Amino acid sequence: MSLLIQDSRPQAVLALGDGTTFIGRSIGAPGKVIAEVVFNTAMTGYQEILTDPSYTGQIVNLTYPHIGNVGVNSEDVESSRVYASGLVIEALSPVVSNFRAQSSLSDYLKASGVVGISDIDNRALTQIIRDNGAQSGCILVAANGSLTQEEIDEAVDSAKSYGGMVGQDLAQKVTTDKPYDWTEGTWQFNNKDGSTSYNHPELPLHIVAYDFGIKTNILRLLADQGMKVTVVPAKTSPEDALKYNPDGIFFSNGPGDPEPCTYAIEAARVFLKKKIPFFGICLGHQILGLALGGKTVKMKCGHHGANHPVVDLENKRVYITSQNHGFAVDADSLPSNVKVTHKSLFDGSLQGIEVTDTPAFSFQGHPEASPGPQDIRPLFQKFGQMVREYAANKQAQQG
Ligand SMILES: NC(=O)CC[C@H](N)C(=O)O
Repeated sequence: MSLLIQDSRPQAVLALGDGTTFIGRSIGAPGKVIAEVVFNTAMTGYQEILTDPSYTGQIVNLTYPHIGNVGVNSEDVESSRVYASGLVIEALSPVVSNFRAQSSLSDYLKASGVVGISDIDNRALTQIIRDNGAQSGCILVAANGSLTQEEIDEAVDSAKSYGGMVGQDLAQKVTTDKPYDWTEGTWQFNNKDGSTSYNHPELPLHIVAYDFGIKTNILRLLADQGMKVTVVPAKTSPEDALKYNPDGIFFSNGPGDPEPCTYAIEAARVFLKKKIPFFGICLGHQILGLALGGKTVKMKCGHHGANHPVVDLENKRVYITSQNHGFAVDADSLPSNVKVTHKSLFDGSLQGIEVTDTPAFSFQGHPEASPGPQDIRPLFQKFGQMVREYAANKQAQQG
């Protein structure tokens, strides 16, 4: 598809809690949104970013300066809808030109009811966030095409009224209503005919995945390991989860502060006691840290991007990883049965842990890499191996 976008877009303002305002043009739905403003340094993958449920309650400022050139399609999504509260970019591509494109980014935002702003100095915005930390913000689209002073003042007041991300349990807002099974693996693109083929692997294993805002590519990579995945709501009791007789437990990524998710922290403690294989990603990693007795902290400047170096402390290998988090587990707060396996080479923060007396581990970044480099995908194989061993032992004991 190739189309030229007409530029008759209404004005919009992005206001920050410190009173800074950026005037630009609307690229999405009309209206106004108030949320936390973060920046993401990924060069590609805006559709995966927008549909990542972990961005609930956040306005994403993409630092890559030119966005929208490949449009959007129905396959490059990480969930069923756009979850980011708003989008900030510098330049919207006037052309959508990609053989997979089905629509433009702008139409997609409008259809999703999500506001966005372009034509602002997003480097200046990024520097404010870098120097002062994640900001409270408001995007407001001019009701009649041009902004009035009242509208600009309203945006500033709204940004100032935002209460911050700390203490917000957003996982229970985005989780599934009821359990469902996932069986489909990853997909390949066939260059010859432009079609897509999905893996349908054999699924001899069965795990339960807690959905705190799970990304679809996580489910696909778990299925690739031979696991049927029963996805359950965030507040499922461990007793109910264990009724599925699972060979492993997975705790997903998700939005908000991990600390108020006490139901999940308590559930993780039960699974640790049962010594059932456990893998957590991002929010799931933070919940594991809390369940082990550790503490989580709000980072000044979170990690959001697809180019973050992380070192494996055992073999000293450096992986380029995909990241999306604003909280982190404090390494010093962890007990002696926890081994720190990975650290960020940007700021030294904790990236991975392993429990030494039960088969449990977790990673702060995104090994499912959607978008992002696939360096650290082997963590799924590691979980697959743990689950296979557990299932084999279980069978041997039963047989
Ligand atoms: N991607 C995630 O799971 C994010 C975890 C958590 N909401 C954070 O911001 O740190």
